[in-house]
Amino acid sequence: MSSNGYVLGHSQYGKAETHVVRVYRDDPEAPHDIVDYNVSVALSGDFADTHLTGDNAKVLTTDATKNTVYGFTKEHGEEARTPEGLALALANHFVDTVEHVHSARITVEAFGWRRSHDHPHAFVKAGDYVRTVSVRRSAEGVSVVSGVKNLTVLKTTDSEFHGFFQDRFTSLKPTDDRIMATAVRAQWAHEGTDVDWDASFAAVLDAMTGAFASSYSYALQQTVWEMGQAVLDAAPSVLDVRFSCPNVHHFVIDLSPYGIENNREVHHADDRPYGLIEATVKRSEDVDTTAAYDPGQAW
Ligand SMILES: O=c1[nH]c(=O)c2[nH]c(=O)[nH]c2[nH]1
Repeated sequence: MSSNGYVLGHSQYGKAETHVVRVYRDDPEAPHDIVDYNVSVALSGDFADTHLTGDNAKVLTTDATKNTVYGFTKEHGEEARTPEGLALALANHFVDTVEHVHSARITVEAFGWRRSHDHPHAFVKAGDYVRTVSVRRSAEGVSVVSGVKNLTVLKTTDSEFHGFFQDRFTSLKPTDDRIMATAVRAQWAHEGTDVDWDASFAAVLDAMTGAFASSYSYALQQTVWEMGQAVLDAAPSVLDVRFSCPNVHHFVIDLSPYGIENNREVHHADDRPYGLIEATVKRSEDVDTTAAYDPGQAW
């Protein structure tokens, strides 16, 4: 495994971002359904040879992993109605049927489509968030992490920010009334797989957005904590929830040079830089879901 004393560390490979759309049209009388997934496969295992010598004898091609995604989306149609179901089927397949694969990570972005005008086969893309899933299967078992990204929420009041630490670079003015907005990226790890994935996702989303709306905020950090607690209250299978929330700053524009009063009505929505508030809320101190979350290769 080593040459010149160098050592091959963790490696993984597979086809990233296979974009698959499945139509459910089995019953000619019934309205069609669709799912729309961007599926990434990452396999780890006995693959040192291909890195060290170029011997590909054990390499299941990334092309085959892509074809498996398409094939499974058809053959495992009922499981594929949820992104968790498809990801579990794929992860189990790669580990159970390819002996060189010791662990598989399947990540899915699920794009929503809403039925258009109650039409049986016309849809409008739902752009308000992307649902995400990361499933890891290894010899130790299987873990499922559900998530959401780009869930953009905003409230026009009930948000203050003051009393913060001062140093010589602190120039921010305290405020007792501001817009608070964020594009929530959250991931939550489940205990087990006996979960109604759609119902659980809906409960988590409702809890998060409800807590954002109803909690009075003295910092986005506090609101994240409120949202996390609401998620754990609403979804019994969730062990912990990890947030990464950009603080989308809204600055009140000074209109006085034009002789116009601005009573915190007109703002500049700044896209960058942004504060980034990240926190994990755990069901208890001894919850450790480290292996469930995708560390990626870039960290
Ligand atoms: O909710 C906030 N938290 C901060 O840590 C922070 N820092 C900042 O400049 N504005 C804000 N707002």
